[in-house]
Amino acid sequence: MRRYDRRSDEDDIRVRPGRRGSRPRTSRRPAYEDAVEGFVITVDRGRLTCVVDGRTVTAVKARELGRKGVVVGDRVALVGDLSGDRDTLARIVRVEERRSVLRRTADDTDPFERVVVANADQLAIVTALADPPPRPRLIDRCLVGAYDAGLDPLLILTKSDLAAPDALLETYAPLGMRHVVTSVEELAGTGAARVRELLDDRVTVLVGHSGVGKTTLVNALVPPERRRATGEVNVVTGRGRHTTTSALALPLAGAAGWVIDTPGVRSFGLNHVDPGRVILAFPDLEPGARNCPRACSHDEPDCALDDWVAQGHAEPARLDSLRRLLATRDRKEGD
Ligand SMILES: Nc1nc2c(ncn2[C@@H]2O[C@H](COP(=O)(O)OP(=O)(O)OP(=O)(O)O)[C@@H](O)[C@H]2O)c(=O)[nH]1
Ligand SMILES: [Zn+2]
Repeated sequence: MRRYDRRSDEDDIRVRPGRRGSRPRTSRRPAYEDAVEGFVITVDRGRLTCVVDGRTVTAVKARELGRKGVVVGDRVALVGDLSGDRDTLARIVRVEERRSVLRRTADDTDPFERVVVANADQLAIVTALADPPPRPRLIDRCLVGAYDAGLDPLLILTKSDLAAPDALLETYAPLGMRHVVTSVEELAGTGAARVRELLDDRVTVLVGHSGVGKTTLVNALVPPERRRATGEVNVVTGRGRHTTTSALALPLAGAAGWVIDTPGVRSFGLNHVDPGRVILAFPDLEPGARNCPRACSHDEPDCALDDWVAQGHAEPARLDSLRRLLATRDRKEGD
């Protein structure tokens, strides 16, 4: 049985176990004993912005890292000019082992997985209660992505001045995830503290469709100098300002922790997701799957979960939710 651990780096998955361990690790690599720890907050065309001792340092990957990707959220070791002064460049010589990896495929037919963010603890799905209306299928896809990556999901419902959250909360109640309901007005008052409490001391990735109020939310959470204008439109493309695909990590004001905005991630291709891993987020159902046929999709006549629920081991609504989530893999985003 697989353990519900956070998957480590993609390289580890491709390399057969044992090979890596038997390689003398330090034979060719310099030790870089003077390397300093940093945290990658954004990546732009090969330039990585890192926070090092509170300073913002621009860095490039050292050649010996080869093709290994470095992504937002990575903890890295840097050498070289760490002053953070203009026109200086540091070098990233090591990427520390990742606690978690959030990945996606661009769409369900895309064979390439991309690592979006490393070391996140939580995935916050930001959804407006109206304008634009909630898209439960998209929420489901994000949830599957979170469960697959071993991240705790959090539902942030915005624009509560426009519609009530009850129906949506009822749909997601069987999943028992944390949620918060807020609006721009509440965020200016006590709402920000309520949200921050759920983010404190953690690295939280925010995903949400355009217009849901993500910028408004982020601005209420980060220090004033990190705020951005809402509803900005990119004058060059006319397609809104979100034309880059890199995520951006921002510190929380008045709390420990980071929020990572993912402008390029509006959907989750789920090609890479394994139902056997998603069910690990359902500890009440998971033991029942031991009697399933091999590689059970958990949505087929011989699936043992129906009996498991009939025997009273888990609530039927939990199985319904699991099946709905797994089915989103086969549907197009947004339908
Ligand atoms: N009624 C209402 N409108 C809101 C609320 N929060 C944000 N808005 C409005 O919704 C629009 C989108 O808000 P943004 O914060 O820019 O949303 P976003 O998700 O960052 O959108 P993109 O910039 O397109 O990605 C703006 O016109 C905001 O003024 C809210 O709580 N209530
Ligand atoms: Zn099954």
